[in-house]
Amino acid sequence: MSLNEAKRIAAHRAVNEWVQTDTAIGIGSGSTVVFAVERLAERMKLENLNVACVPTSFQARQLIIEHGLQLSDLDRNPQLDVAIDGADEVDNDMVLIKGGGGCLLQEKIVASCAKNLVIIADYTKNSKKLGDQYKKGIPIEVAPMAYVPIKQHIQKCFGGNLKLRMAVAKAGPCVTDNGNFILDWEFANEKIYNWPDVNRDLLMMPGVVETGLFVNMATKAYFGMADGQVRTQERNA
Ligand SMILES: O=C[C@H](O)[C@H](O)[C@H](O)COP(=O)(O)O
Repeated sequence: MSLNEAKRIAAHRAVNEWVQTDTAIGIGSGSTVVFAVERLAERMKLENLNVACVPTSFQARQLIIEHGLQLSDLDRNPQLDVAIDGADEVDNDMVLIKGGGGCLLQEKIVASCAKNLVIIADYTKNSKKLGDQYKKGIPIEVAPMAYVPIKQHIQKCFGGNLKLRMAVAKAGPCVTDNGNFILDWEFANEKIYNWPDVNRDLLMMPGVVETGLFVNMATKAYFGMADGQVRTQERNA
């Protein structure tokens, strides 16, 4: 089964199980979420669902509009029933790396407003421990003026290597939907990190806006597997 097909079956299953009428939901970002929005649009037509959709990025907003879904925001819907989103890696404790597409800040805000964060992904995102599968590191969104001191500070405190993420179709750095830069922290894979502590310490650094570490946030993950099955994993409360 192709990776896209694996993403699709995970996304469809999650939308089927978690979306009900008269609810407000968060719409994540990335390539897997596209399949979730497609399924949602399909269900809207078939079942005439009333669902307010809060986007986590410019991409998510466009997807909602293009599929004729009801666009909302956190002003109108500060409490969400569920947020459905992708991930770059999910470990055994349901700690996530997110932000491969640079949307971590709004994703974390929207997820924090949702009763449940449901992750949809293909089988390559399922890891025993962070770093087993995803080699690009942990994205850290930072205020542009502070990227060099933050980079040096993180290297000194936690080791590894940090790279300023560069834009693809323009010369210069990648600028997030919020006007910030992203440092991709390739942490030292041989070290054992306590991710809740690391996340807290990173967030204490002036200029760090948000991290792509999602700790104690995800309720359930759906992985589309190579054999066409969907494997689920839940966080212990
Ligand atoms: O910033 C992007 C998001 O965190 C995505 O949800 C994450 O990178 C996973 O994306 P994809 O579904 O394309 O693997």
